[in-house]
Amino acid sequence: MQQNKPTTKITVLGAGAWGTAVAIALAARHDVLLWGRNPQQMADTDAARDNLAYLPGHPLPSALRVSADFEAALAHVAPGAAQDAPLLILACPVAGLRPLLEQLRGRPIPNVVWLCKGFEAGTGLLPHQVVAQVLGDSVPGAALSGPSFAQEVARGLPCALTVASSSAELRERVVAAAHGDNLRVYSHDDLIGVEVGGAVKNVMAIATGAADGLGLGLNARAALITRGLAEITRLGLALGAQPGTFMGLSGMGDLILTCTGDLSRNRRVGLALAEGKALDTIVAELGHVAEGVPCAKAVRELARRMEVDMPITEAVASVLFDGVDAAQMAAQLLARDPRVELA
Ligand SMILES: NC(=O)c1ccc[n+]([C@@H]2O[C@H](COP(=O)([O-])OP(=O)(O)OC[C@H]3O[C@@H](n4cnc5c(N)ncnc54)[C@H](O)[C@@H]3O)[C@@H](O)[C@H]2O)c1
Ligand SMILES: O=P(O)(O)OC[C@H](O)CO
Repeated sequence: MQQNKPTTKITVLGAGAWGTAVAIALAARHDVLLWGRNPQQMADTDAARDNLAYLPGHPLPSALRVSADFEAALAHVAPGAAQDAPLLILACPVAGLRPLLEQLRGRPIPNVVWLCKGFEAGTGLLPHQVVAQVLGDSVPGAALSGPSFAQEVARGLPCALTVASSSAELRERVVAAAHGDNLRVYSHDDLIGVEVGGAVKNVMAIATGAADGLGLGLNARAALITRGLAEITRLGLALGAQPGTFMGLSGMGDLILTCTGDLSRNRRVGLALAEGKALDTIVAELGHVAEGVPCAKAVRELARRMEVDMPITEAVASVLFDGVDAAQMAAQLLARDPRVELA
């Protein structure tokens, strides 16, 4: 039986599918405010008590406050006494992280927890490195990641996540606040590994979606997932991650979910590429971010720079950006020389 836990003040910045789902889940136990940057969309969301633009069909609990007022959103989590320290959750895509952090720079803010999965385009930085660049190292932060489709979390279905931070105190705080009901939150000190797993699985989901769309079969799917995990691990180790992290929720767990679950936007990008659709059309039709698209480019650049062998990422990026078609991509991967499996 779960014990009554103290209520935490939480602001979620970013009212897309995932920010909305997390706000819905946490509002059952905490005092939560969901902020979105589009005033009309937030007014519509509040009026309907449903985020019709990003997560339709998932009613907002009556206690969940909805706002487009940035000052009110920050005032809700003004740093307070240590025992009831509030939390600021950043729920935008990786591309929006730096601009959002710039709005927070120099302001009194509580601990930040980010949900985005990817490498920043242009810089090749992981989210925690972007946070440190903009806010400095003095603000402890955490990444919350793991296999989690927004629609299922909003429905209250069971889900297990990992919170990663270099601060043990913050990890405990996030677990204390978020773990409960059907949400299980595990903690980890390997911020790099957790973020690399969450980022690169999106690229692998595009590859798997394309293979499935081409009708290459379940054997091919299993091969891509497994070799994808090898590739993710190679990059992670080169960046300083712990190897065991990739066997966990934010590694293998999220990779399996995203490569096989049709709710995945990244998998759907792959399926659409196999139909021969143009990337611009696919992205426009999706109406949501597919982080694997910018991430494929950022990871390709990073892997080349670091001399890490990432053939699946190379193949996905060549389809997305170099005009290679999906069937050619599969042929290229199959034509590679044999190698030792665990090298
Ligand atoms: N949807 C999921 O199931 C899910 C689950 C886990 C993690 N994630 C990750 O969470 C992140 C957000 O995904 P999502 O599903 O909410 O995307 P989404 O496309 O549904 O919504 C993105 C939201 O971010 C907002 N946004 C973009 N730039 C912003 C900025 N600079 N400032 C404020 N808001 C900004 C948009 O207005 C929109 O409301 C992604 O990195 C994604 O990989 C998503
Ligand atoms: O819909 P996707 O592909 O962005 O994946 C969502 C989550 O990252 C799954 O854990």
